[in-house]
Order: sequence, then structure tokens, then C-alpha cells
Amino acid sequence: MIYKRVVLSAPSLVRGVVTARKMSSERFQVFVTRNDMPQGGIDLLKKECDVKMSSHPSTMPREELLKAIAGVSGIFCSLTDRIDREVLDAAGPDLKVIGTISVGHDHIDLAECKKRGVRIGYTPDVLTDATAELTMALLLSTSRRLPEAQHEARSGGWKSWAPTWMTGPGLAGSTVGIAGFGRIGQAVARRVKAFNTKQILYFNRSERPEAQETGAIKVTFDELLTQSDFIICCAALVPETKEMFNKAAFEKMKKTAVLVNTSRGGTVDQDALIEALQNNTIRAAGLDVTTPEPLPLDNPLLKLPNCVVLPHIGSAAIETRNTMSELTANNILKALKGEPMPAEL
Ligand SMILES: O=C(O)[C@H](O)CO
Repeated sequence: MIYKRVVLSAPSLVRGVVTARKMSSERFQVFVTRNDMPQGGIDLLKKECDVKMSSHPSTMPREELLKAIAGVSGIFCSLTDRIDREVLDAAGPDLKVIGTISVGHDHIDLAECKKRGVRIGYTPDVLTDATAELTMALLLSTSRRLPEAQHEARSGGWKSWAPTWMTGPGLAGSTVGIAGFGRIGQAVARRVKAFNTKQILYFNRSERPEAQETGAIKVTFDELLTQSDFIICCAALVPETKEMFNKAAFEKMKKTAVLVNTSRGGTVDQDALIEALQNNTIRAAGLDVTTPEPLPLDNPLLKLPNCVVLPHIGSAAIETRNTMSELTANNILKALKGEPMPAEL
């Protein structure tokens, strides 16, 4: 059990005797921003803290969130919550830690948290395999046109086997470019290699020694664009990667290229992508992430046959999500105890 020490009264002088400050202990309060967080982490928190939880199985209305977090010591949030100065102000000076159930942290104002001494926990590593698996699923779905093919099978479009019908480019013998060669990019490279690709290229700020394992070659962004048959974006969204895939980038890519994005929608200039797909500047795109999320139903991307859109499910493997929840809770608990967190930003 962890307690926070609460001062009930200041020291005072009674007939020349200094009375001790009255102290009491109460459990830390942690607020959970949605009521559908995987149970593992919630159970861990409940053992040691007072847990208050949103009543919504979705992103909380902002006003409600701001009221609910007043005075809490910890916030268990997700990537759909914008954690900024307003949230930190609303929580107040007792706030010690933000735990996000995500590896991405572009929704959190890191500088503002640091300035206030609010620690931040996140969930690297535990979702790498699940996200790399989904990336491969999306890559193959997009290149081999699985959603279109299933639609044909279900809607009577499947008349007979036909030699050129529903064809798409194969991975074997191809060049695959990976933008962003961190944990997830490397895990994707390992999987891609098993498909007998010709070569794997990567674009990353720094050289990654781990590339030796897959023989991936570091190239410039332009080289990645011009040489790759498939380009997979695994880069975190930071100012330098914002809309790195823009009109100029699409024009440099092969007309037969397939783009897959499982990082953040913000790495792609979406209007430029729509144009590139409509004009066949590139062959196809597979997106697990978009701007905004969810993507409005009238967005052209949802109508284009050469675009596969998934609803941000990269890490959505059952065990992974529970592990992410437990890691988020452990991050929060350790921070409240003033100890090193398992995964601190
Ligand atoms: O940042 C993350 O963790 C993914 O986008 C969702 O799991």
C-alpha cells in the first residue's frame, strides 16, 4: 500500500510548547480516463491506490476530464487524451505522474510536464511484436488487395479464376524501405526479410547497429523514396517527421510503390496522399493511422480502391493490450513511490 502524507495542521505554540504537526496518511488518487482500459493494470492500481475512473468507454469529454482530475496524484491515460498545460493546471500541484498506455507520446506536452516535475510513463517494447505483425498484415492486405478481393467474393464479383484478376505486387525479390528504424522498424525488417526480399533499406536519424541482423542498409530519405517498391513508415511523430510523406515525396516514389503507415497519421500529408492515389502517382497505400482519428466517413481515402484503412489497431493483440495496461499501472505506482519507473520518458 502506498500513502501520501497529508498535513492536517501546522506546528503551533501552546503554552510555550511546540505541538507537532498533525499528519495523516491517505491513499494516492489515480484517475483513469476511460472505463475500458484492460483490467490487469486497473487491478494493480486498485491494490495500492484509490482509483477513480471515467464512465465513458471512449475519450472523455474535455470539460468532464478537467473536473474529474482535480487533486489527483496520477493520471492513467491513452493516446486519445491531449495532456497539455490545461490538463496539468486542472489536476493541480499534487499531480506526480502521467501514465499513457501507448509507446507514442505526441499527445503529451513533455516540456510542460518536465517543467512541473510531473513524470511520464509509457509502454515501449511490449507492443513491438504486435505492431510489427499488424504492419505485415497491412502490407500484404494492401499489396495483394485482400479487402477488395473479399468484397468480390462476398458480392458475386468472383465469376471464375482469372489469370490477371486481383493481382498485386509480391514481396519476394522486392526492395523494402523502412522510415524510422527504432524498435518497431527493426521488428518489421526481421519479418520482411523472411519474405525473400531483395534488400531492405532504412532511413533514420542515426545509424542503427541492429541493422546488421537483417542486412538493412541506411540510405537518405530521397534514396528510400526512389529505390523502394514498398515503403513502411514506422517513424515517431516529431516536428522533423511531420508530413515527411508529402507531394514532393510521392512524386519521387516509384509509380508502382506501396506506402504503409503504422506510426502516426501526422507523418503523411493526407491531401497529397489522396491526390497521389487518385492520379496513380503511387500504386496503393495501407494506413493504420490517419488524421483525424476516426477518419470521417466521407473522407476520400475510404472510397479509394487502392487504399486500405484500418482503425489504429497496431498493438491490438489481446495479451499485448493487457501487458500495456499493467506496465502503465506499474509506471504510475513506481512514480508515486518515488522510485525508478519501468519505462519513463
Ligand atoms: O503509440 C502506440 O502505442 C500505438 O499507436 C497504439 O498502441
